[in-house]
Amino acid sequence: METVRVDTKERSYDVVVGPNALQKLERLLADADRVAVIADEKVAALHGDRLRTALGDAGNEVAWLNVPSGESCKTLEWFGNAQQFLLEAGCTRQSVLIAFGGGACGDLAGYAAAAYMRGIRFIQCPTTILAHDSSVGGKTAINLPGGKNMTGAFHQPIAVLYDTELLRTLPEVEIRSGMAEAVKHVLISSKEDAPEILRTVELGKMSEEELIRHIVRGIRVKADIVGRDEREGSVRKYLNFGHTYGHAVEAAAGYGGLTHGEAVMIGMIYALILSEQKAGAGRELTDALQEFAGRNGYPLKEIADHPFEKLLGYMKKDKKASFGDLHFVLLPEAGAPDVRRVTEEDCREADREFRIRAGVKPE
Ligand SMILES: NC(=O)c1ccc[n+]([C@@H]2O[C@H](COP(=O)([O-])OP(=O)(O)OC[C@H]3O[C@@H](n4cnc5c(N)ncnc54)[C@H](O)[C@@H]3O)[C@@H](O)[C@H]2O)c1
Ligand SMILES: O=C(O)C(=O)C[C@@H](O)[C@H](O)[C@H](O)COP(=O)(O)O
Ligand SMILES: [Zn+2]
Repeated sequence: METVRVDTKERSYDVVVGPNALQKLERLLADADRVAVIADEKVAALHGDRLRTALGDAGNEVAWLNVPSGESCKTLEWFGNAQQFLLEAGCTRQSVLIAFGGGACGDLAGYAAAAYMRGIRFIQCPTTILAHDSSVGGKTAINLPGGKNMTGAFHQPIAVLYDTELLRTLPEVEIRSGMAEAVKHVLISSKEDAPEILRTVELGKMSEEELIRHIVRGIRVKADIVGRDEREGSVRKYLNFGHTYGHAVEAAAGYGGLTHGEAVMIGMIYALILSEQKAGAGRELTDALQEFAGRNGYPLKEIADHPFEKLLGYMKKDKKASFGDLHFVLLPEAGAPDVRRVTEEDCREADREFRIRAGVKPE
């Protein structure tokens, strides 16, 4: 079992990673007057019994809400349902809410906890690889039709219990999705390791130990950055590498049409092309990432379905934009991210080049 400490102004907490991490749950609930669970319905069907066992005494009286699987729960409607659920369950400020699922369920439940009675405690029990990113750091949100994560709050969990045995039921597409964020954590933090991971990782052949190493490493990178900048005033923006174009593609594909990680992979390659054009980056890293993506089945050609003007509309709503200007996290070199202002023309040029390199007819 590995434990990573996250220290923020709002609170400090442990991220416990390993088989049976859920065993730590019961002790954390000792002073809760009510325990509520918001679970992804698919995860509840697969692993609900395991969570109920881990709840121990609290399990007898727990209030439980299943929400639609994946991205379709990150809506105003389900946010409203979650608030109503907490109220009807009799939750108070002494209660604890447990999020049980991937990043979508965790984002919804976290936001529900942030808003209910202006903030109650919550515990993240992530069940996907990608959630090594989403469960740590306190960003919570739902989507609006016009943009990803447009309504939300910073609200830190009191603990993250990452039971790695639950990952065994993940389908291949979710392994691919989650590993995109793990690759992001390496690209933004290490010049030495970036080429190595891109050259060697074969998603279909990863052992459980290797997977857990990537997860823990990503959590350490994230915990360090969030500890220095909880509210994204400075270095936390680096965690958004690949997300300006990535979120635009994700929204354009209809939430859930592409996984978050697939969209982020597209966004990272795009951001590297922009880094070549605007920040003096060499082409080697872009080529290595594109080769990694191709070898591991990331759907880069998906871009053909989404015209640049539509993507630009979404990108203008990116949370890093200010005074009408777009800001991108660029990588002049691996391990050295930098936030730069870019023009629409820069974005158009990079989009054109991305389509050419992805083997799609440029617009
Ligand atoms: N808050 C943050 O800092 C942050 C960071 C990264 C991503 N996110 C958000 O996270 C979301 C993506 O999260 P995700 O990739 O975990 O996807 P997800 O929560 O949508 O889950 C993906 C699919 O996997 C299924 N699933 C979950 N756990 C499973 C398991 N153990 N076995 C089998 N199936 C399982 C779900 O039912 C769903 O169908 C996006 O909404 C993204 O915006 C948030
Ligand atoms: O933790 C962060 O900060 C991130 O940006 C992590 C991202 O991987 C994540 O997708 C996040 O939800 C994006 O946030 P947003 O502010 O761009 O909506
Ligand atoms: Zn992300």
